[in-house]
Amino acid sequence: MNPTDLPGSPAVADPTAGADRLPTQLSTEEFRVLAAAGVSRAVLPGEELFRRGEAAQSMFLIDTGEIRLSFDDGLADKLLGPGQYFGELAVFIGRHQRFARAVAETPGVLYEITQAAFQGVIEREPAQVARFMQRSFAYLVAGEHQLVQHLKRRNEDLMQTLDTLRQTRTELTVAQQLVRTDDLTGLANRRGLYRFLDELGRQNLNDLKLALLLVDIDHFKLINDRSGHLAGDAALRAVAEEVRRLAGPLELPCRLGGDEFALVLRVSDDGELANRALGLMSAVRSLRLPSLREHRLSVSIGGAFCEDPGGWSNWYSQADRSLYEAKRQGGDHWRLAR
Ligand SMILES: Nc1nc2c(ncn2[C@@H]2O[C@H](COP(=O)(O)OP(=O)(O)OP(=O)(O)O)[C@@H](O)[C@H]2O)c(=O)[nH]1
Repeated sequence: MNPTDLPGSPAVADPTAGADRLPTQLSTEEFRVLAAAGVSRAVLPGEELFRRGEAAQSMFLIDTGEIRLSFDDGLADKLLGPGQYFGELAVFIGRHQRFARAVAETPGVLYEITQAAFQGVIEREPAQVARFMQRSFAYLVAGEHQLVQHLKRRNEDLMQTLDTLRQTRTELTVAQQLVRTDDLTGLANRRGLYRFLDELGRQNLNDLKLALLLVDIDHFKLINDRSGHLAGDAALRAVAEEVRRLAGPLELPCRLGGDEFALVLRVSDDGELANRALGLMSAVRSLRLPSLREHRLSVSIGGAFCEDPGGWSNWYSQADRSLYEAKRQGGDHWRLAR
């Protein structure tokens, strides 16, 4: 059957005018010449004509029915109808791997043309075949261009998605940091401390001992009462800075709340722990904050070694008892739990 005889099929008014044809639509004359070289074959819906990657050996003309070409890489399927052709590279360039999968969408009739048969057509009808090939190549080049554009667009989409992911990850990291950080001083807060303690279990101490210092500002309430809350905040920030300065890279300075700070340290013995506590007390004593007027800042410190298997709450209560004793001495003192 001739494609132009089909009701509703794209009519080919003038076989020589290519402009009003679909790119893969044959003129009546082309269809006649090519079909004459092919073998007619009936197909049923779902019948596969070739698979992607399969060695190509022949091209097909559609006499009746519809064929679906499916590509990978997210390209849209193509539905071809009567008077159209597909798989032509097989006869142009010989054996190659199919780019698409071709499956019958409806019952229909096709003409299958082998490369040898196509060679015969070239010899018999060179002018017809030249026009047909010229159009096919132009269509293939346009298709290639479309594919490149499509891949570029996909690449852009991918880059944008990656960027969004990166941004989300950064925002998450910032959010996690904020959750573990004390707003006023920028030191770790209690949550940050617990997280640090969780991770400590996996670290090697290299013959050092883990120790906890609890640091409390003496008579802090007086600062708030006499100089105001802002002056109190400034004092907290200044002491926090000294606490931070005392901590090494694998140690944690933090503010537990109010005027109470904690330091998790790695020391070799009691002597080193005492030196570091005394160093902090001396640094705080030297602070001069204009907003505090005559008030001299000092801290009391309670220390404990974290050897007890009882864990954090045990270490904390030992250090807290020592802190209480230091406070009882009138402040500006330090005690180590025995
Ligand atoms: N400015 C300021 N004050 C705070 C903040 N958090 C807690 N405070 C105040 O800190 C004060 C702590 O008081 P106390 O626990 O009695 O401590 P203290 O006056 O240092 O007493 P001793 O520890 O016995 O020397 C309270 O008055 C709280 O209101 C804060 O973020 N900023």
